[in-house]
Amino acid sequence: MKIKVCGMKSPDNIKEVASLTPDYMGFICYDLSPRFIAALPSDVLEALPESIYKTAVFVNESVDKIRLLIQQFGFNAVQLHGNESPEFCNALRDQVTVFKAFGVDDQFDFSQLDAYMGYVDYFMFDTKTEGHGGSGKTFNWDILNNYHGEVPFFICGGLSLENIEKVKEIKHPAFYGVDLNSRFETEPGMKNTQQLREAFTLLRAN
Ligand SMILES: O=C(O)c1ccccc1N[C@@H]1O[C@H](COP(=O)(O)O)[C@@H](O)[C@H]1O
Repeated sequence: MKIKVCGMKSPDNIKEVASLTPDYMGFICYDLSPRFIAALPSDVLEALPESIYKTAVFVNESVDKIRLLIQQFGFNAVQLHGNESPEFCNALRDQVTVFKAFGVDDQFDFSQLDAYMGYVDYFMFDTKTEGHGGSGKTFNWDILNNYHGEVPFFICGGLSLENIEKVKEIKHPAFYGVDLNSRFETEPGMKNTQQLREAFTLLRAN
């Protein structure tokens, strides 16, 4: 199972978390988030091992700004948490891996994903809230049984040490990874490395 750690902010914390070898590391480029990273530390990002995919998270950002940041900071992936269209997502795939996030609740209609098939690399199923992400809340994972598409997905939203074992029980054929964020923090943007280490051990155990 792939592991993404999101919402990194401080250079030292980035290095500590990198030592756990996540598959993806996320940086929030959305200025209304408490995890917004105003000044991306280019030297720290450059020094990250190539095996860690640097992922920039956006909410309804312009394609020009996204392309600029990809170029400036060498992002390998983008995670889109707004109302980005399939065409918008597809336009970025010449440069990076594209994750498209959707807020999921009990009424979520998976047929809306059909239009994105072939236009994104991964879906991210997050908890539907008033905001765009980082809520720390889980959704009812049983609803994932209604997803019959082939695009692999990550589960996000409120993952924590309390529910990580349960997430591992999900046997959906397209379930590809998890995204760990606010429930592994000492403050917004500052990850608890010890808690993450425990989670990595649980997730990587057979
Ligand atoms: O973390 C944020 O502040 C954030 C803001 C705007 C868009 C996405 C954001 N984070 C993403 O939200 C999900 C769920 O996070 P949590 O585990 O519930 O805290 C995750 O994919 C983050 O990458």
